[in-house]
Amino acid sequence: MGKIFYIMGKSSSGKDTIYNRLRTDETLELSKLILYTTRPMREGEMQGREYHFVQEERFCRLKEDGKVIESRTYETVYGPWTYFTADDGQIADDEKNYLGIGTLESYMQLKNYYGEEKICPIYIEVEDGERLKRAIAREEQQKTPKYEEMCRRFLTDAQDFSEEKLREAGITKRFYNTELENCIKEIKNYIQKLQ
Ligand SMILES: Nc1ncnc2c1ncn2[C@@H]1O[C@H](COP(=O)(O)OP(=O)(O)OP(=O)(O)O)[C@@H](O)[C@H]1O
Repeated sequence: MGKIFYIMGKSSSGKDTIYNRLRTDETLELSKLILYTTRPMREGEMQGREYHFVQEERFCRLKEDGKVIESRTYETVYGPWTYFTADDGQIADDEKNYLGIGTLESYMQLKNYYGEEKICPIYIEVEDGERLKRAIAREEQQKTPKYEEMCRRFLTDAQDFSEEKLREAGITKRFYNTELENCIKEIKNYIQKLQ
């Protein structure tokens, strides 16, 4: 049976960086599990690569059709942003291995939907001070840095990824993204063992 390898971690822990490296690693042969979001595209992002960027109306229609596996809405300083996973036939090929990225909550919903044997968590961790420095550095690169939103996420993450919630979700293994190449190597070993 194919697996879904699901990357999680707080903001600026390096999820996107690691995801993109694993996704383009041909030795792993991982198909993309793309989530949906109603948030606007960030600079450097591409439609259908990081997310399917959709309007609110599309989310409502998929929900009405019973195709939304999980969803969460954040009240941001720019209005509500919804992130969701839709059963749009992506996982139809049961033998393939998939790579996904999301939150702890979406991981739990997917685990309920597809079963525990199907979904393997990859939890990325970075020491808070270092993570905040990386978040600021990343924001500085943007044309219009959104420091307020960055701070909001930093605080929300502390709750969303609390030790209690990690325990409840059954996350026992952590991949420390202190040095990127080492972290990627460890994750690759883990994936290859489970494939
Ligand atoms: N090991 C590392 N050492 C130094 N910088 C890193 C490392 N890993 C990632 N970064 C940098 O940290 C920043 C945050 O990484 P990234 O955008 O991948 O995080 P993320 O977890 O996807 O964040 P978000 O959830 O907010 O989108 C980026 O600028 C990235 O280049």
